[in-house]
Amino acid sequence: MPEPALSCRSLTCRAGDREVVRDFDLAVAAGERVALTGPSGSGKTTLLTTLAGLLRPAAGQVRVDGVPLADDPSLRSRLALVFQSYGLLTLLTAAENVEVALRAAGRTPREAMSEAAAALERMRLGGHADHLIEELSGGQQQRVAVARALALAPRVLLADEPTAEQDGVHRAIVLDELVAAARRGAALVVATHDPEVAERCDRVIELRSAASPLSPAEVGA
Ligand SMILES: Nc1ncnc2c1ncn2[C@@H]1O[C@H](COP(=O)(O)OP(=O)(O)OP(=O)(O)O)[C@@H](O)[C@H]1O
Repeated sequence: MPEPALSCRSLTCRAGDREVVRDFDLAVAAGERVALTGPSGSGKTTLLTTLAGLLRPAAGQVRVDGVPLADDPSLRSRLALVFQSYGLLTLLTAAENVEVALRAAGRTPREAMSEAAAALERMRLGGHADHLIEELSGGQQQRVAVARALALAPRVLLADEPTAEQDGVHRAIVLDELVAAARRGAALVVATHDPEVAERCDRVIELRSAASPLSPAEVGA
């Protein structure tokens, strides 16, 4: 059996001084799609940020292809996260935001330019590639964030409410592209309040409110 692309065992996550996720176990195979649901404040963002290696777990560990992330920080290059608040460089253009990520991942300037253009085109942002982020709508900015993550062709794709700002047409485009990334072999974990997103996943894991017991429930899809 191959190691799961992403896994964690007995993961406990703290936000500030509060424990918001406790003893969380997860194994996501390459190509698998997992939705994280649960009420606002139940810890989805905290969990995704921890799985991405950007927040240190209070206990337990995250593994990528079976290797603890804490033992080998270079494994982070196999992960990409679509941040809930996008995390874009607002004084750069849409294209430059994607190119910066691709250059950091080792692409040549020419590769970065062409891959960024293709990723933005897939997000229907071809006509906005040269616009500054601050000139784009919230929904367009969110699609730049999705394009940036997809352009990296990560082994593990984490997305935090990636359709929250999208209208019907663009929600379908974002969702289709996330599913396509999983078909190409990415392990996908997507936090969402959108039932349509959850329906397109293989499994749904519901986080409980932090006010009630903290362990997750698997509800199937
Ligand atoms: N930096 C922080 N310091 C203190 N508490 C925090 C911090 N970040 C988040 N929290 C708290 O941790 C809990 C979980 O927040 P989190 O953003 O992970 O939830 P969520 O499920 O993603 O919510 P939403 O669906 O609204 O995005 C909330 O009660 C929140 O107020």
